[in-house]
Amino acid sequence: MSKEIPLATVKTHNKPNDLWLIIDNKVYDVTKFLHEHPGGEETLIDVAGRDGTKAFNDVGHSSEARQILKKYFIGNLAAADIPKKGPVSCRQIGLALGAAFLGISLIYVIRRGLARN
Ligand code: HEM
Repeated sequence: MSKEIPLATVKTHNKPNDLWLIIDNKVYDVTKFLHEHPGGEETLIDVAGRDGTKAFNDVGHSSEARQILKKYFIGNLAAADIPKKGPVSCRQIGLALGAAFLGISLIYVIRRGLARN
């Protein structure tokens, strides 16, 4: 089984000469890759010691890039630090409440309109 690394530990490796980052809940030590990165050093320094999943995916890296990544894998992010996704997100609850409110308001307005006639 691979090593589990707490988020607090990852956070301490946030410098150009000691640079870890998290992608898809896996921890990578990319210190040695920094100068080779075709996307520049700054992009990696920006997410040093943090979760770079979104930044990494947004660029649409090639499968070759994912292959390179494997070389720098040092362990999995500790299970306790992996954000849990509930069955429904807050956004979904907000949308459902908004839709319900709109629906009820509409019924109210229609019924009042009908009552007048
Ligand atoms: C440590 C993990 C990473 C590896 C192994 C990696 C590897 C690569 C590779 C091989 C390329 C060349 C194009 C390709 O094959 O897709 C590339 C390009 C690029 N990467 Fe990364 N990358 C990593 C993380 C990131 C992060 C976190 C960012 C943040 C935004 C980033 C931004 C970019 C950009 C902007 C390019 C495009 C460069 C260009 O086309 O001019 N990369 N990366």
